[in-house]
Amino acid sequence: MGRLVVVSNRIALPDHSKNGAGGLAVGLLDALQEQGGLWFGWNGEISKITGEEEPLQIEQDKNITYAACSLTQNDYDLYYSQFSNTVIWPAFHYRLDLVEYQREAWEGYLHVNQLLAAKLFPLLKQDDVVWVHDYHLLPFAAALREHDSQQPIGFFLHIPFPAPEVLMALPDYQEILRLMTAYSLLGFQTERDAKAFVSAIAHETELVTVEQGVYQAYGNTFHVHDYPIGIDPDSIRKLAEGPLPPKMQAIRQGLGDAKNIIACERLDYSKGIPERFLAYESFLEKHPEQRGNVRYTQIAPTSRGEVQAYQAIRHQLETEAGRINGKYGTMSWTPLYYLNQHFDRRLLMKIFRLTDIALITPLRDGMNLVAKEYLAAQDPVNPGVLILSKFAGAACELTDALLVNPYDRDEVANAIYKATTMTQEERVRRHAVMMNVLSYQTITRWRETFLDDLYEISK
Ligand SMILES: O=P(O)(O)OC[C@H]1O[C@H](O[C@H]2O[C@H](CO)[C@@H](O)[C@H](O)[C@H]2O)[C@H](O)[C@@H](O)[C@@H]1O
Ligand SMILES: O=c1ccn([C@@H]2O[C@H](COP(=O)(O)OP(=O)(O)O)[C@@H](O)[C@H]2O)c(=O)[nH]1
Repeated sequence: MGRLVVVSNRIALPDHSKNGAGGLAVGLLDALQEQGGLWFGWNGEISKITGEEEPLQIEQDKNITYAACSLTQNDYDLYYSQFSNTVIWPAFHYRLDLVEYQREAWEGYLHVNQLLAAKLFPLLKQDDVVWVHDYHLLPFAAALREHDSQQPIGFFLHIPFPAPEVLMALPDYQEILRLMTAYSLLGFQTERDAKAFVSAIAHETELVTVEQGVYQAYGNTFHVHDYPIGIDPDSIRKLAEGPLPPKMQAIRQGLGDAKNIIACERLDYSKGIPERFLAYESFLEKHPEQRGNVRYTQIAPTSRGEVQAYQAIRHQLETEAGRINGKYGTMSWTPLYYLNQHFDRRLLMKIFRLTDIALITPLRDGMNLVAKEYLAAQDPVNPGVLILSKFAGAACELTDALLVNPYDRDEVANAIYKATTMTQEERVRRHAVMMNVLSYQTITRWRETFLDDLYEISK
């Protein structure tokens, strides 16, 4: 079996200093730690030297070799902030109202993909298998093939793939689809995403179905399948069970007898945080007897802070949190704790274990690893309740969560009430069913099933 080469925009460098809070880096680190290999991507830094001239930063940590490069300010703006995060991200999360399209950004996006491919190509060995990740790198295989790369190249999309009508709003969608078919295998989080991709191509060009999951279009043959990303439940359980740091002892006392609701995600409009604040308000309105008995903590570290839509949502949350606390708070009770801070993942798992309800209601989400982590962090004898948006990829597997429509304030408020009053027996039953799913569909299984398929195809 050849060496695994993973390519992603965000990589988790060993010193952790530039590592973001996202699930992609968390999931890939877990996957690579087991198998080892080369991880190539952006080091999170902006440099003044143009990409072509800058030497790669090479680091070794146990069985992973890191090859990272920085981006110039201009490349970062066009490729990451603008095209990736102001065109593809909003569109693929069904927020066409937030798309700000500029042709210059599309060209910058293609240019950085070509630049990264040119940097990776000399590092590749003949029997390597290349696995590329996420929406920043949709044209990467096509760019690598221009160097005559013969290695099998797989791709995994961590975010949703939109319905064709939504995709078609992007001026370059036909070219995007064509470039994507240069991959040998395309993996998606859910069957719904995989189907949306295939139907978008069928809508544009002649699509030949060679057999189930194998297609031909634009002169390319490619395989399409869903591979829901998972977690490592055992390692999360160990983190969650571990001793509490002294600071946490105080937090635990501070939690008191109230039912603690937790929500945690990057500060992103796709996560549905303002809608959730309003649903919580609705719950407090409908159930005045619960005031003083619940406490909602929202952890939301800043993400992509240079993008205007992210700045806007940050202001919106500050205003809303202040308004709700001003309206319902008392001298002895604060209904909502809003923490615009990044938490270390090891600490987060302990917090998850101490809380009674996880309120995870994204408007759209590729998967949502926090939902899975929350379950794995629970005490199986006395677990908390997961309230989960039906529009998160995780909802396809976690059908025993309290599934809600995040746009429906009343439904979310009712789910909060149901969660606060759920019997221990029901909590244990739901948790056990979902843990069965998570123990099977682990991060290892995700990696193995994808790579087995890719190796098989390359034969
Ligand atoms: O790299 P950033 O711009 O700081 O953003 C963080 C990551 O966010 C997205 O994560 C997605 O991947 C998760 C794991 O598969 C999935 O659970 C989640 O639903 C997705 O939103 C993004 O896709 C990554 O590329 C970013 O690194
Ligand atoms: O303050 C934070 C917030 C989130 N996370 C981690 O970031 C990941 C978020 O992944 P998810 O799939 O839920 O969403 P994404 O951010 O990738 O869209 C999870 O592993 C979280 O534990 C973290 O370490 N610290």
